[in-house]
Amino acid sequence: MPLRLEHVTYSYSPGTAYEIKALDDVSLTIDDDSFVGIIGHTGSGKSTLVQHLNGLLRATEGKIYWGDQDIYAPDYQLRKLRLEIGMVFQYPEHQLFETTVFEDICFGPKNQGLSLEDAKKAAEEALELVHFPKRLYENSPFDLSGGQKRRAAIAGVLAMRPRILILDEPTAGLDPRGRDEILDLVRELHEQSKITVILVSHSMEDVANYVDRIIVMDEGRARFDGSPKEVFAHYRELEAMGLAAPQVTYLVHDLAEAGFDLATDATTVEEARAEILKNFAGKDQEASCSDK
Ligand SMILES: Nc1ncnc2c1ncn2[C@@H]1O[C@H](COP(=O)(O)OP(=O)(O)OP(=O)(O)O)[C@@H](O)[C@H]1O
Repeated sequence: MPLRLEHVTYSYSPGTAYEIKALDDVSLTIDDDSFVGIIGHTGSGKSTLVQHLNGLLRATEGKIYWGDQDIYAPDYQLRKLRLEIGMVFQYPEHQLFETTVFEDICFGPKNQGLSLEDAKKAAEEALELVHFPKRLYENSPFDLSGGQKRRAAIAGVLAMRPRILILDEPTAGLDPRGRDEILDLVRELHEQSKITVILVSHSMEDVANYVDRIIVMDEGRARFDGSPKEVFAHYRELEAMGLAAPQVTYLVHDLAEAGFDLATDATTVEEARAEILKNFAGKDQEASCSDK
């Protein structure tokens, strides 16, 4: 079911000299089975926005609907919403605290009221989903690599079987390989478990190749909202906001200026390169045909 924000505004310390308007009239809908990237530079309102999506923060103004239910209605159970919309916070490994990984993953489902047996089953399923090595189940969460900790933390949220998975900067602090592994895992979770994913990042390059839709936050506003291609068409405005579009956008633009119009959906330089090569190979053949 869709999650809908209508004219959501949020201020920290409202009515004081320290008031900061972190969200300014944001309206958007997250549809079932979507894979959305929320991008913006530091302080643009990304974390504040996602904390509204599962009711952790309450809008100063505006409404949020989960399906047809107003989450701010007096009889609405926010606890239920928080279980259905799971959040993996920035540096989630800081929240691993039990003595073993397995105990840690069981914590959420037990807290949901599941029996010990069902909680263990949910934990096992979640750890399998994130391909967490079985031999490490009884390890202390503190004795894991950065990437393993991140997987364990994602499993901890998946064990509660959310309908939407929100990941706030899931690749922060990981090396390029660790980053790719986590993003590949998130894509696999989305494709195989049909779970809606909302990925928060400050890097266009990181998410361009993964998501179906990008929402660009700037000064608390949703400035652009569309497919990666639609959003990158605004690359000059993105630059003005301090956000670089993926390298491929510049490459395609430079080629167009040089007279090679490459109609492409490529989101990586490698994909564009393959299309360029294909294009040129085709041109060679045309040339050699007309020579004859
Ligand atoms: N707890 C808080 N108290 C007061 N102001 C806050 C608080 N958290 C965030 N802000 C302010 O709200 C604005 C939006 O911050 P937010 O953390 O949502 O941005 P962000 O895009 O997630 O940034 P980052 O990428 O650095 O995490 C910023 O001006 C920030 O300083």
